[in-house]
Amino acid sequence: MRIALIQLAYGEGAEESVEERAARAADLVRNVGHDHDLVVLPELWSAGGFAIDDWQERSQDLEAVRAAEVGEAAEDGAGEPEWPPALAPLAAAAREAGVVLHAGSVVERTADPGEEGRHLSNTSVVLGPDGRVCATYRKIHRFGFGSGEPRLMEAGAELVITDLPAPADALTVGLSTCYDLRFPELYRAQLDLGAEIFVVPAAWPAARVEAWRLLARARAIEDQCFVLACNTAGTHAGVEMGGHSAVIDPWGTVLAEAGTEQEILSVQIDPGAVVKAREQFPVLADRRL
Ligand SMILES: O=C(O)CCC(=O)C(=O)O
Repeated sequence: MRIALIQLAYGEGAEESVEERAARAADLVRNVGHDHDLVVLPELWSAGGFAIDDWQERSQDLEAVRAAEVGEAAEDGAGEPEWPPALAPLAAAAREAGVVLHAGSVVERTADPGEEGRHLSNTSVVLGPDGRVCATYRKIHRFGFGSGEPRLMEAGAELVITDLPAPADALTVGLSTCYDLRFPELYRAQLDLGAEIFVVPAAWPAARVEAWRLLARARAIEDQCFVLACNTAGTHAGVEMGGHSAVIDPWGTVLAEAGTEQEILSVQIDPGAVVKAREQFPVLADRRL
């Protein structure tokens, strides 16, 4: 299974509209997609991970594409859903390249408020090679200690473990986002539901990049899963991003790691490595619950 992580760099919102940035990301997906099975983008690349003041304006309405995900649009005979601007070029690029695309996360805007009265969420979106949404995940652990995400966004409430479509169907995927990485119980819960590979888009700052690198390896080792950790590059809203995206195998071996600038990692992984690692070193069988 061949995987590409796109460690996208960006600056301030005013420098690049959502449409311009989405077109730039889609070009990268198109360039690498044709000879990969799964391509991954980082967290909140269209809105800016720390650009809190831009979130509302750069938020995306996913209602139509979510309806298509569960087949309602097809049943209605409505045809192609109306894509939000951050995702429209990416859906086209996934389709052209015939690749499964984890499109990172967007600031999702909902018409109805959630339980805490907010209309925004940090939502990851996965697109199939037909360009349709095949999975979504709302970030469960919000980062900001009372400001930022906890102030403006609803917390996700659902674990998402999913079998992606071909050509990325070799491993069961667990979805999570950035700050989630600090909460090992989330990954244990995903493991217990069958996860074999964790995909973690992020906008993790340079100031704590060693924690990012260490925790990504820790999650791989303790759950004997692959980890695809796709961070952001650049400086936005005054916060320098840490880069160091990585592909890590179930032994904790780093198969590839990016530097701090925009970069694309391209890695061939052996899906059989998960079962082999769990058989050769059956540590999970020794858990005491
Ligand atoms: O946990 C951290 O240090 C960074 C988390 C973060 O930036 C995020 O979740 O957006």
